[in-house]
Amino acid sequence: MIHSTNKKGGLVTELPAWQALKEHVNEIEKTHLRDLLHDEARCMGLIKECEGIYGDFTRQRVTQKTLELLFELAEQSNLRGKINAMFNGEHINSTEDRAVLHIATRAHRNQKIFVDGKDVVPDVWEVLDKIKAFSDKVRNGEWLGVTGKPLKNVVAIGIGGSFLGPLFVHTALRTEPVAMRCSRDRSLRFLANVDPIDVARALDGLDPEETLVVVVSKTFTTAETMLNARTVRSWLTSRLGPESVAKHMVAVSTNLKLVKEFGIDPENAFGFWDWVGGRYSVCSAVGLLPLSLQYGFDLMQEFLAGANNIDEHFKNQPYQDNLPVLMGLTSLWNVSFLGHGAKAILPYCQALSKLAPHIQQVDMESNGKGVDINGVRLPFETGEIDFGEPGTNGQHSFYQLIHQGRVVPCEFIGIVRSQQSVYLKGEVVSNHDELMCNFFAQADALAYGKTPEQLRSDNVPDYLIPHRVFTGNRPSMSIMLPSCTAYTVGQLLAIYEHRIAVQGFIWNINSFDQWGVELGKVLASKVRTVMNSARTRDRKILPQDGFNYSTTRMINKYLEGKTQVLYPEGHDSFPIDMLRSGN
Ligand SMILES: O=P(O)(O)OC[C@H]1O[C@H](O)[C@H](O)[C@@H](O)[C@@H]1O
Repeated sequence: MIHSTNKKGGLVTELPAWQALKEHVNEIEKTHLRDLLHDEARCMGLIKECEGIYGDFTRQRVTQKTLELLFELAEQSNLRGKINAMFNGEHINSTEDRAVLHIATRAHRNQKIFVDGKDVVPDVWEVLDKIKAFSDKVRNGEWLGVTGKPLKNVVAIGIGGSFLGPLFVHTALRTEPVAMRCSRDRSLRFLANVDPIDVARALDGLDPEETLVVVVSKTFTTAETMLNARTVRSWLTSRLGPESVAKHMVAVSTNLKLVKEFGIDPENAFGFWDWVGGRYSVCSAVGLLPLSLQYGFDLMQEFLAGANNIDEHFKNQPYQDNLPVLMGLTSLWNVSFLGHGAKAILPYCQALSKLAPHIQQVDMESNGKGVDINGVRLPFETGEIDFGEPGTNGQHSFYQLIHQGRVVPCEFIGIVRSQQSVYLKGEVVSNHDELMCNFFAQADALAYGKTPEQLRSDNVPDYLIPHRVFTGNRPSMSIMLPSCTAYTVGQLLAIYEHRIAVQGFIWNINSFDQWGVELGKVLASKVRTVMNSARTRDRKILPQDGFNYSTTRMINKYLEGKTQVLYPEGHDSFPIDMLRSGN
């Protein structure tokens, strides 16, 4: 057995199982999902019920043989060894020389997880205990604002991994009955974009006297977050005085030195560690602090427990009963063998409307790489283009393309018991049943399609038949969760995190670095310098400023369009909406 494509230095494409899967494509090309779905024995083997979750892979273009070949590929790529290396705290993020241990952020208090010989679980729980104590104090009014008012609004400032995960979970819980009770009279808002419009929207209508600001940044250097933090600090201090920062601003970061320099008391800072990647950080203080302020720590512990449940499942279950492994392998099959580079994430649950944006970052930042872990340029494309909207909204938008245009493997996520129940007298089904009818129908519509013969027997006129044919045979998978609660949201999160790791492990890439985001940042910084000099000296950008003709001309067009008001006398300049808010 080949232990590691990494150790051997070879590419995954050179493995015998990869070659076998390539050949197997010809066999699969001869099948149609319409027929595969009639094979009940096959279907039984492709439905997995584990950890309370129903996972249906019957509409993937796979047979038992495909799965066996994929498991063989997993073996030959040393998938198990790589999973273990992650759980054992090895520095698998080699380009940053870091362990990858988001699983430790949701460990039970009595678990032991080691990084460089040190059990990190006590550190994790020290922060969690601090979050509990602080969020309890804010929620029960023991911690008050500088003018003595309770802090019932929270604005979480952060971007990327310091935003999308917490937003996903907050959106998922907003309408969940227990969470609603726990968050009565409280609000949680997010400020991510450096666009001043986002500032205005985040602060609109808020009373600074009742507002707590959480600055969330792993590095505490991210340009957007730091400018937003300075902007909101100025909003607070211009109304409540400089001493308000101590009561109204707290931070989540790995860089406690910079937190202090910013003016936030390190006592009010909640740490995490370099072995938690930004996009994998929602279970650390990044998500737990704002979410505990909104919903209470006890409920958020259930979220952690859900994620932990899937961590154990992922670590311990054999491949054939392992949801993240099966999802990762079938996705890899779709991308690398059937040639489908995109994936649609389609929750039939409005509460999960921010799942796709979150997974976009987790997946595309993790697996959108050009070289393998040894730096060898890959002869194939990794990663997937993720997009999605809740059903049924997506059906009235982009489903046309996925039914008759490009083949886009779909992931349908349904919920058995809705967070909200409505059943109108006289209606055929309840509102949630109506939603779920679409969930069941769409997967079969994609799989079966509609043939010219069927259309003819429906008396469709000849000239319309080509337009109304659905080729079908379009792969999808379906997940059903019993409900959408803090616990199951934690499970769902961990399933997606781990399936992404599975794909990266097999492609033999580093799914835990993100060098591709750097270049744009460097260039923006160069533009910033020139922009400042142009604005302060009231001049155009010149060719010697180092930009090409096209960029120089575009920047000058922009500069001409608006005279900048620089530092008005005595105070900062805020949009009208922000001046209106609060006072
Ligand atoms: O948490 P921060 O250090 O502010 O980083 C915020 C984000 O910055 C960059 O865009 C990274 O690519 C993301 O992975 C990260 O989540």
